[in-house]
Amino acid sequence: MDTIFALATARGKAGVAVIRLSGSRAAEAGQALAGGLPTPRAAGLRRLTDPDGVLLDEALVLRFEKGASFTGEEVVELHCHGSPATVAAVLDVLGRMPGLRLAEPGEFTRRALENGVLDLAQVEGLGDLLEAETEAQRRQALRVLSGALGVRAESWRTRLIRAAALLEATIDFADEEVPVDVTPEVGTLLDGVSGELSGEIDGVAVAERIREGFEVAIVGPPNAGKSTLLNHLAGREAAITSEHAGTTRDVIEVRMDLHGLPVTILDTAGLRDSVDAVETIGITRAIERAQAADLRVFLLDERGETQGLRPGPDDIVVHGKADLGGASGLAVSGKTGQGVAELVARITSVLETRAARAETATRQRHRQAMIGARAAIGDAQNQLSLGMEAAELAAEDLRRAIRGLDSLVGRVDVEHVLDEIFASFCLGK
Ligand SMILES: Nc1nc2c(ncn2[C@@H]2O[C@H](COP(=O)(O)OP(=O)(O)OP(=O)(O)O)[C@@H](O)[C@H]2O)c(=O)[nH]1
Ligand SMILES: [K+]
Ligand SMILES: [Mg+2]
Repeated sequence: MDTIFALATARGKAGVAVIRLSGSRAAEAGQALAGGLPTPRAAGLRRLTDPDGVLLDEALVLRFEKGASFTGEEVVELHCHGSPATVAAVLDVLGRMPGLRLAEPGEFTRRALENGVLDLAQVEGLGDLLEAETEAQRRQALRVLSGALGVRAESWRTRLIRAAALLEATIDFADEEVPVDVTPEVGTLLDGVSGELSGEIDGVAVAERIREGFEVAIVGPPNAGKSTLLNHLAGREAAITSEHAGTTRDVIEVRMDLHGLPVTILDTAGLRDSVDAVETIGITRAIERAQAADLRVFLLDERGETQGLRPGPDDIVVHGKADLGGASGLAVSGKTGQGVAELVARITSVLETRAARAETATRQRHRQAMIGARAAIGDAQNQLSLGMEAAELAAEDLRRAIRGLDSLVGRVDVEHVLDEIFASFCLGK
């Protein structure tokens, strides 16, 4: 297998740029560049030179031994000065060394997976961590990267294997008297795993929102001040505002970090019966996007009503133009900022309550695997309800459930999902 190298830090000017090498020739290559390597895991300051002895940079060099590195292979890290020219010069010299080549996107992580340093769910967690922009995303990704899903899957696996073994023991005794009735223990094991799977399955939808962002739509009658409110939240003129009713037509999206939660705020066309064809299209879009959003903020004018949409139980209803006074209940003003902090607190509170429902699984891939496993457990439970004569069939169902769960952590062949997972990784990761 080739020894690979790449810039591990972001491209561009920086204080330090880290170039990483991984593979059986990493130490040899590092030695050629640096003249000698420090002891494993200890940093050493070295002069990096090309084969003609010309100085490339003075760098901090680190070395990790095979079996004790991120990829599981021999790894060398060169912490160079972070200029594009320095990085280019070092990469150029590495590229001329025999047996070395530039890594493909995600290749370091792929090797970590192949060498068993990370399981498949951890690779997904790492991908999410590298993408994390908010605190909730960081925490969720780190939980997956630390192997929490693998730990849960292992617990389910152990209990299902135990249940299958109990059933198989019964089969062996089929012709004789069964020494103990295993039904209660098998029943408890299956109910337990199935219940935990259900919790995880329900949590995926929320975990996905944490990963991709919650959508919060601002809706209400024309001229209520929706776009002015959006601009205040965004801290910039994201949407056009004017005294003309029907100014906003397209849905305008602004991504924000609300107390650590990733949120996309949607500004929408004011809702009313319009004779203007373009405005009507805008209103249709407003209703569709608002219905699909996780939460709606109804911004009302002095008439206090909205056409075409009704608030759901979690939705937030507020009056606009608070600075003009007169409204009862929560009132906000995008113009002066009055009441906006309380509105944000209410939005955050609703979303935090939902976010708390996330468990360990974060993706549709996990959800599908768990739904399949839960269905197989359900089949086994149905077989057993007919009596222990069906123990053999039930045991087979449990083996199917175990195989389904194995795909969570990549214990079984999951080649087809790898390309998709690694597609999100960029060079040097
Ligand atoms: N006094 C006051 N005026 C406001 C406030 N918010 C908006 N306005 C004014 O009300 C008018 C309409 O504001 P917009 O933000 O365009 O209202 P909108 O709800 O987005 O309107 P449409 O996009 O047409 O549905 C503008 O003239 C704003 O300057 C506010 O909080 N207080
Ligand atoms: K307007
Ligand atoms: Mg508007």
